[in-house]
Amino acid sequence: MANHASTKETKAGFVSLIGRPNAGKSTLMNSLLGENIAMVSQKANATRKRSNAIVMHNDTQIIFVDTPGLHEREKVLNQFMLDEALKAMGDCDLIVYLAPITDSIENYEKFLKLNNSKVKHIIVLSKIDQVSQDKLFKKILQYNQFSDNFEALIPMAIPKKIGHKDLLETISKMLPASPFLFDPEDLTSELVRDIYAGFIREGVFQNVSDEIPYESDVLIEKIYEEKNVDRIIATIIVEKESQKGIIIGRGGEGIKRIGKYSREKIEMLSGKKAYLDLQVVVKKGWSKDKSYLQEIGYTS
Ligand SMILES: Nc1nc2c(ncn2[C@@H]2O[C@H](COP(=O)(O)OP(=O)(O)OP(=O)(O)O)[C@@H](O)[C@H]2O)c(=O)[nH]1
Repeated sequence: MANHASTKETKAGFVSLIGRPNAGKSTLMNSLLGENIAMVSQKANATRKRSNAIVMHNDTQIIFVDTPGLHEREKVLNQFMLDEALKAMGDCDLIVYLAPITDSIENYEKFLKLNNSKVKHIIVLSKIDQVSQDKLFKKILQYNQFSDNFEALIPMAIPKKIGHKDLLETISKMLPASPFLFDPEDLTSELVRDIYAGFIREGVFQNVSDEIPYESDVLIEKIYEEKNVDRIIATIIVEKESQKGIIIGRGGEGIKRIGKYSREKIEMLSGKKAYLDLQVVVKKGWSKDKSYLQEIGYTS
């Protein structure tokens, strides 16, 4: 009397990616997101407001929580990232500890001390393409002294795609049997928002002077989908009134160019016509403003 809907064995779980600056976390995430059916969701976990990057590997839904590199901003956000990363360590099914091959083993020992959660971890040694095989073996031997602590050690050369399959297979093995935790359809709409915001951000980068884009961000307020046309309402947030002026440009020329650039990209992706309603809003100190960050979903 098998219920056919539940016979397919799926797995799902939360994985946090921990590593010192420059370890290769963003590179790894981008590369995993690039080649798998992957989705990024800002609001998927409404109570924690963490970013989730979801990577599907066969019948496993791997949810990377709090993924660095998804937020590229500095200032206050960095502190949040750190706090959240520490929280994430105790609050997931698996930890991936990422260290460049040249990193001292002492950093791993520090991580072991810091990680007093009972969550299991695997080690990824990145940048193995930068050392000789001899050095790689020596380093693996050093880590092996701690083999009681970790579940697996995976050497990777991330840009060369060495080790990716091994990593995904290992993570899949370690996650619990579970139905998918995020509905792929919801995620797709989140992904679409992220991609559209990315196009508009690109439009800003392409069309205005260098210093503005770093102090601006784009928020997709609403997407009204109709059969042949999408209506998208979006806001470009800047720090200063003068930047707003530059973005809008003389007689609205700037904002028109940004709009045209991003609309064409959106239309290419959606295969439909797009109407883009772009506002520019000044929020002084937005990148340092905790309550504003909260409003747009960056903090818990
Ligand atoms: N050769 C080589 N370079 C790598 C590898 N992984 C990452 N890199 C490079 O290392 C640098 C740092 O990588 P990131 O992904 O920015 O590191 P991160 O851990 O996200 O750093 P933070 O954002 O500072 O926390 C980049 O220049 C990457 O291209 C690797 O396996 N091999």
